[in-house]
Amino acid sequence: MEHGVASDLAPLLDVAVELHVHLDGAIRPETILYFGKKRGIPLPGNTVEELLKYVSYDTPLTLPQFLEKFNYYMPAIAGDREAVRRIAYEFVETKAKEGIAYVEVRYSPHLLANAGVDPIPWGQAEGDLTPDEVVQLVNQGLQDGERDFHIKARSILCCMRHMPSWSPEVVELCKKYRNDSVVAVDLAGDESLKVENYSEHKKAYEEAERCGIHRTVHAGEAGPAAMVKEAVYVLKAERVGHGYHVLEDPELYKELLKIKMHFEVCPWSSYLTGACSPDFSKHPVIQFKKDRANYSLNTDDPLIFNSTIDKDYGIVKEHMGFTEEEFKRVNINAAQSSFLPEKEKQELLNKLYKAYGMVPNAS
Ligand SMILES: O=c1[nH]cnc2c1ncn2[C@H]1C[C@H](O)[C@@H](CO)O1
Repeated sequence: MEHGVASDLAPLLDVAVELHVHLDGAIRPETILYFGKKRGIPLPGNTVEELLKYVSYDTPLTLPQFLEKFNYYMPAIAGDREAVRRIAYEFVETKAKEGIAYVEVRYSPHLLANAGVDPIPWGQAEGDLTPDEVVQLVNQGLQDGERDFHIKARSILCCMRHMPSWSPEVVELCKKYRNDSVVAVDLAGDESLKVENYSEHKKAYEEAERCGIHRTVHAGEAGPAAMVKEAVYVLKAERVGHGYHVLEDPELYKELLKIKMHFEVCPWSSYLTGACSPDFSKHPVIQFKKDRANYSLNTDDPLIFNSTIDKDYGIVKEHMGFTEEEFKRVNINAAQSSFLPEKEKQELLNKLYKAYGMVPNAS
């Protein structure tokens, strides 16, 4: 199937909101090559083209196969202070160029550290960069980016499905840095994994709720509707990452429509991770649109999917009949479901209403 990008989306994307994108899935290939060379860390290629041959792809894999891609390049970035700060800074620049006015970017502090983390990820030797300092460096990079590129960027800290022992610290970091760029906790990774100590994720999410830390959870991406149910009713997620398979449980879907649960939809990602049928005419977001559900459109891992936000907008426009009116509604819903404090959320909404030529509350 042809998956082209519409070329006439630029004005629509002048002021957009993105809520689901992984920092470690959005690194510039040039930056990976720079730090690989500087640190003497072997990579599968010496040029952008060579590296991307391994790291990015354009025909569907499974979710676990897709997650393997991080192994190729994370050793070049993890454990290096300059690299961690720079990827956050460059991320903001990239999003500003794409016309994003507000972005929530997520990552696992543990997967960028090389100290105070067990096991030390990516086969790194032990160093002295802890998850706590990773968060400080990302915050600094994001804030420098906000200042230089004039958009707003906040972060979400990820717990990882296969590492329940990291989750309590992730929530502690959310608490510590809640007034300093961090707005929420997430649970990412392979949903199909049976985690032995799932109760640690649950306890961590209970603590997040108790402390008023916002919560999103990857669920119903590759996994079944039951994962979405668990995310919402056990982990008390306020948004669902992906959530496509919720449609397999019509009762649950109806309930979630009623409470206006937000789904962070990533169209091109859903094709490449095998989360949804490769036939775009059967994509769950078509149903979401029909039902005027609360959802956003996002890139997820643009390095690996070799994409920008207009790839995702282009797909839904060309293959799913999205109109300008729906794009506006989607972005207003995204702003409304963002994890910004109320006053800043209103400011963002006003910016969108103005850019879209709309009267407030007319969505
Ligand atoms: O689409 C995804 N589903 C589940 N986990 C994901 C996805 N994209 C990235 N991740 C994982 C791999 C990253 O290292 C981690 C934190 O960003 O989150």
